[in-house]
Amino acid sequence: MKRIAFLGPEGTVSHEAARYFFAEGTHEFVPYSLMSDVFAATADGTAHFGVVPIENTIEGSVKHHIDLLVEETGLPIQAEWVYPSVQNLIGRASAEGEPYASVRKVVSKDVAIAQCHDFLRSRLPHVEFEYVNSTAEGVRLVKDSDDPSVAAIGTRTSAELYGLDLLAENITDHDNNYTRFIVVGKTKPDMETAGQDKTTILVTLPEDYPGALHQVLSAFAWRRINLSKIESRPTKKKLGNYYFYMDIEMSLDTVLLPAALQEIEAIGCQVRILGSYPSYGYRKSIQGGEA
Ligand SMILES: O=C(O)C(=O)C[C@]1(C(=O)O)C=C[C@@H](O)C=C1
Repeated sequence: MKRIAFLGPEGTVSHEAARYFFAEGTHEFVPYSLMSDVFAATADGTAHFGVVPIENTIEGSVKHHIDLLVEETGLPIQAEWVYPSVQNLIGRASAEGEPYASVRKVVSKDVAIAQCHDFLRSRLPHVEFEYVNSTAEGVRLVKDSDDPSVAAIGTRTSAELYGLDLLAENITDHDNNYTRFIVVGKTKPDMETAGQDKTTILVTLPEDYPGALHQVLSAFAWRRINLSKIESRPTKKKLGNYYFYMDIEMSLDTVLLPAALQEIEAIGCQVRILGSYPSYGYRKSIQGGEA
């Protein structure tokens, strides 16, 4: 049995996504309360793989998780896939009127609340928010509170697990709300090959080199290497100092990419490779954890 660490408790989007990607029979899914614990457990060998939500259609990059990936453990990215984040309002349905007429407080993860901004503003304009570490933690709190005026935003799985009602279904602002997940670990997961390979790097520019970013981008451009993402994050060492997080649609095994990286290093950039891995996209055929 391979152990898969995910942001718990059971019923989070991460839990659903982990069960979608890794086959149930041969994997044990282990919940952790914090993303930093997911990384730590994978680094110290308690878990074989850690599941990390990294980017969302509505909210963009999960910046805190990028920072953990870069700063905490040095674990490489071993694969990525996409999973739909379907959020629902979960609580205790009131006996009459709208099922969520009595809701005064909504508990959830910041990302999930942001994904449902339009629904909350139009249907529950005066509610108070409480932020917790995951969607399912919010659902569990609602279950424990016995208070019908408190609701959570979370998955259908979590509503079923904690025995609560779906007060409103699929409440995200856009229907195509997907999350890109990566898996970190010391080894590669045992999977079929993917249609696309990716490499993720971190580039720190030299301080005294005007036009360095332009040079970096042109090293990729003239080789016709596609970058699917570029994002700057603060180095946290000095105000105004940033590194660039880049997703490249190419394996490190191809000749072109190492040559581009050498060219970038030659102008004084520091390049760190965060992983070169298969990208599975949205594997519709295995939805429901049949991997
Ligand atoms: O709280 C959860 O359910 C999670 O799995 C975490 C998380 C995230 O932080 O990005 C994952 C995907 C969802 O879009 C919302 C929340």
